Amino acid sequence: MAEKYGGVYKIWFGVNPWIVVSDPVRLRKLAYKCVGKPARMSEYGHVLTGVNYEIEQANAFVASGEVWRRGRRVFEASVIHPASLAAHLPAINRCANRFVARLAQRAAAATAGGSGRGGDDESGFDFFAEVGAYTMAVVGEVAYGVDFGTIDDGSGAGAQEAASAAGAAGATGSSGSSGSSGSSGSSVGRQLQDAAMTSFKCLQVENATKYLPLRVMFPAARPLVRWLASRFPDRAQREHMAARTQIAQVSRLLMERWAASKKEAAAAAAAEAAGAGKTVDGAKGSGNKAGGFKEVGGGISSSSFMAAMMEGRRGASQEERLSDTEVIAQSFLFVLAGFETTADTLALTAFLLATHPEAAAKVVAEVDAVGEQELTAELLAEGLPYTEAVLKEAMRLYPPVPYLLREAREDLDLGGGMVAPRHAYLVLYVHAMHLNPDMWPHPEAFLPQRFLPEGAAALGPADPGAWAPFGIGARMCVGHKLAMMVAKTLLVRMYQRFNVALDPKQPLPLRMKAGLSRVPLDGIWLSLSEREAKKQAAA
Ligand code: HEM
Repeated sequence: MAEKYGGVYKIWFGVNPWIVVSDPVRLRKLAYKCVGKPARMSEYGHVLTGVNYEIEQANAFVASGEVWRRGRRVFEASVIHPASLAAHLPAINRCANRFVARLAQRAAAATAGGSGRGGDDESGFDFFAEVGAYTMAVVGEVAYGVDFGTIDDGSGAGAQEAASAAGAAGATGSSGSSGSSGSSGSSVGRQLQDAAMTSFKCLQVENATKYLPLRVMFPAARPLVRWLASRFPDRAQREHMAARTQIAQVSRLLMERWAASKKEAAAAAAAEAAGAGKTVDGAKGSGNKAGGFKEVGGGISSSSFMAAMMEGRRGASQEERLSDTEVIAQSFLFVLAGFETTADTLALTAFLLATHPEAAAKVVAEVDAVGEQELTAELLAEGLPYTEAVLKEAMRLYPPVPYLLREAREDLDLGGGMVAPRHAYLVLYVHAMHLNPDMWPHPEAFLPQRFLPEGAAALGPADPGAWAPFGIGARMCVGHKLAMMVAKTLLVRMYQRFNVALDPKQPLPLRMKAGLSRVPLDGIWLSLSEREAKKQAAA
């Protein structure tokens, strides 16, 4: 497109003109200048009404002004600050270990010659469909502090979150798409996971309500279309609204439980303090649970994003205090923003490694050097330079979010006599920048060494800002550090344990599909075998 139409061009989406900018210099200038997202951006993906619409408008991805600032701040506190990031590591490691155990079942089934689940040829499987179970489990647990039960590793661990929460609204139907493995039964996490998957499904254009195109094509008729959708919902609309209502109800339930448990904990602490006063010297505090920490919230782990938001509301000033709507909105945004993007990155990284054995061998050598030691935040951030370079190169070639959206809040000079008028919608085409030959030598080639000191001079970008899979400027992805941590944790444990090969079932060349993120249309087909088994056979 950029080659054909130049660095700036206009496309029409219904009656709305969108200005596409793929020229790297202009793109970055605009991304730093514009903080606002198109006012009705979320309406390009769905038609929510009532409370669900209000919740959607409050999420930090689409909100502007104070609501965005408040939302952004709580995300930053939970997933940018090093101490909070490190607090999420136990959950990430737990999910990675369970997922690797599940992969081991795949490998065993393949070795046994297809006697595993499903009955047919088990040697290859769609890793993209499968790895969603891992990323959904991680974002679910980190965001809500409950087990989403997506990873069935045969140990039953996914079923922990007991049916005590069955009082929450009735379950919605599972979409059966990636992220769901049909593991545990009724649970808070399971309900959230089912509803999230249904919501994801309904956000795909092919599954969306028939009111969506009407809304996009005729913006002036939006109130009418919303009214029609609420009065005469079609199947997709009903399904999506039910899923979002489920998410809101379960979130409220968790928030209420958190508040009730806090009260209980405070009462217990007061009683204990009164009792302790009567005891002899130094016995005070002996009943203090786990070094001052008492699990509260009826299942929300205290390190979770939701618990952090609830805690932050106590004592916050009126302007800073998140409303219930905002807590619900940001928690679900966490899942929405982190699940598919990270799964996509992992799947395409595995594809590139399977098709570039020399790079795969370097990753294997690096992760083997890590051994069984605990994956600390420090090790993940600093100790895996080659694996990090591979991830960065994968995201350059296949950015899960290929473009950034902004709204011109004033007339913007685009240079060359072009002006984007106030309120114009801008599409900042990052993927084109990633493949621009003026920015990247051999832009189509997979060359992780671009991102290493030894390769940077010859293969690195002409400008370091030319790599932007996580966006640019004030609205840059707030989950980028977490996403890298989640991806690296799995790559370490997976490549330590398995030989990973591309399965012959993989259709080539790779075809990509635009959805919430840009994903492989036919999946990523891999086959796995245990490295240890191979070593033993050779011995
Ligand atoms: C590989 C994984 C991921 C990719 C490629 C990705 C990419 C992006 C991109 C391109 C944006 C828009 C940036 C812009 O407009 O300049 C964004 C925004 C955002 N992402 Fe991510 N993301 C990933 C994972 C995550 C995770 C795990 C979270 C969880 C916290 C997250 C939370 C967010 C939020 C809250 C925003 C909105 C930020 C704002 O508007 O202020 N993302 N992400």
